[in-house]
Amino acid sequence: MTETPVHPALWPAPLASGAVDATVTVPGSKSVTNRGLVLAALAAEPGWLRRPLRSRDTLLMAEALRTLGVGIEECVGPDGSGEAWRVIPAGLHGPATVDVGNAGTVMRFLPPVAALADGPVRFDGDPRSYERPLGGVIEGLRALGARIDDDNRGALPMTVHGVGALEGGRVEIDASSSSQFVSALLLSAPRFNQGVEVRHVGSTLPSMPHIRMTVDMLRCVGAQVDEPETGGEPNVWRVSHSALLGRDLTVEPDLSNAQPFLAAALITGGTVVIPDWPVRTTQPGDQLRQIFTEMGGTCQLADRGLVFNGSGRIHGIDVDLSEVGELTPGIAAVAALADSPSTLRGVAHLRLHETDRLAALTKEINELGGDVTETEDGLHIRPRPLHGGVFHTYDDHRMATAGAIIGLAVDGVQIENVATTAKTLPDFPDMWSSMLAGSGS
Ligand SMILES: O=C(O)C1=C[C@@H](OP(=O)(O)O)[C@@H](O)[C@H](O)C1
Ligand SMILES: C=C(OP(=O)(O)O)C(=O)O
Repeated sequence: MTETPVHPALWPAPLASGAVDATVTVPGSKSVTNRGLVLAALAAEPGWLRRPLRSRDTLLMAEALRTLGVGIEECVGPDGSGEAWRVIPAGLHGPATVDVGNAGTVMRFLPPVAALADGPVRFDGDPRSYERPLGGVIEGLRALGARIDDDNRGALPMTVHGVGALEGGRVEIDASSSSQFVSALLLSAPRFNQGVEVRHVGSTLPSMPHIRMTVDMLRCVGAQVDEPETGGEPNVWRVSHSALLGRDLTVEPDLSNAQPFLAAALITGGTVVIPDWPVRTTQPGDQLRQIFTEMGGTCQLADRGLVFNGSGRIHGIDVDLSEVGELTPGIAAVAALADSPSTLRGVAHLRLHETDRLAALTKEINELGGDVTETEDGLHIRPRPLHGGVFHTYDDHRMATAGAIIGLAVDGVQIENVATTAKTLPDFPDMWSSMLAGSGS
């Protein structure tokens, strides 16, 4: 397997010299791109994915699907504009080896696809991928008829022994450690002989907007889905067996990756415009409009995009982030600079994200002079004057952007391995500099 890229260099996080005033064009959503790729690969006809995110997580997904036999061509759309991927479905073949890196979407969404391949598919990835939960996918697939060798018992590395088809049917899983277990089983379900009925039996279920995104995107390609929010049974999703359409999908900007730029407006009392902010979306990042307003900003959706203004004041917040866990590092960074304490709740599962995000945020903010304590399911943050120092990132893109947010207001913050932002936002350092120069990107 490929080694995790090592970039030991320290990146001096730029200090803001005044209020930012920039327009920042944010690349496509990781979650939409990787769902779009899987659904297009499973369709009965070719499709287009326009403005896909090109980052480590999405390139790993594209490469894995190519390895299984799917055609993914780089091209310009029929209207002559914009980069796109043309996805040409084909028979799924093993033997194959999939490198998941540390991408939750790849390690969870692809094993069900591999169960449809006609040979063994080996899954491996970064060391951290061995520690991230996968049991719900493995046990779920076994119950639906798949044979899986998981040497590491419920985690990577593992081999899915595809036989060209999967029976499907009813399955109970505990998805309290990751919503991606549910999304994974639903995304491939139209291709299971009996479709699927997934019943979540755990105590909590994080990241509901991401499950809504899965349901929405399935319906967009013609799948029939019954789900709790449109009158179905609580915690039960059903997807019927059916052929999927090849669609022409334009990927929305990644609203979670818009977070550091919105935070910059909030912290500096400036203005940041994010073009193409969708009016209607299932992305959890849309909740930033409300969260960052509560923390002191104002925003409006205009023709030129989301216009977000800081007021010069940053307020603490008491908030349940269980639906939007991936926003936690950025919110914690802003909260560390606020005028009152914050309590971030509902995110115990972040201990099993790219790194243990609750421990990492606590340690790194406290090493800059902060006062953060971990709670059972989140963080308590009491703002204190911070000082410069090295902000370690633990191969976590959102730790790097969280450090950059703090660095706007605190002189001398140095981000270790800022290149880890390549997981979802490879151009982050340049975009950050352009924003601060006022030109945007
Ligand atoms: O399905 C998705 O695209 C995602 C679901 C969430 O995962 P968890 O439910 O594991 O938090 C989220 O944190 C991750 O960044 C992307
Ligand atoms: C949790 C995240 O990613 P993954 O898809 O690897 O779970 C994230 O991007 O914040």
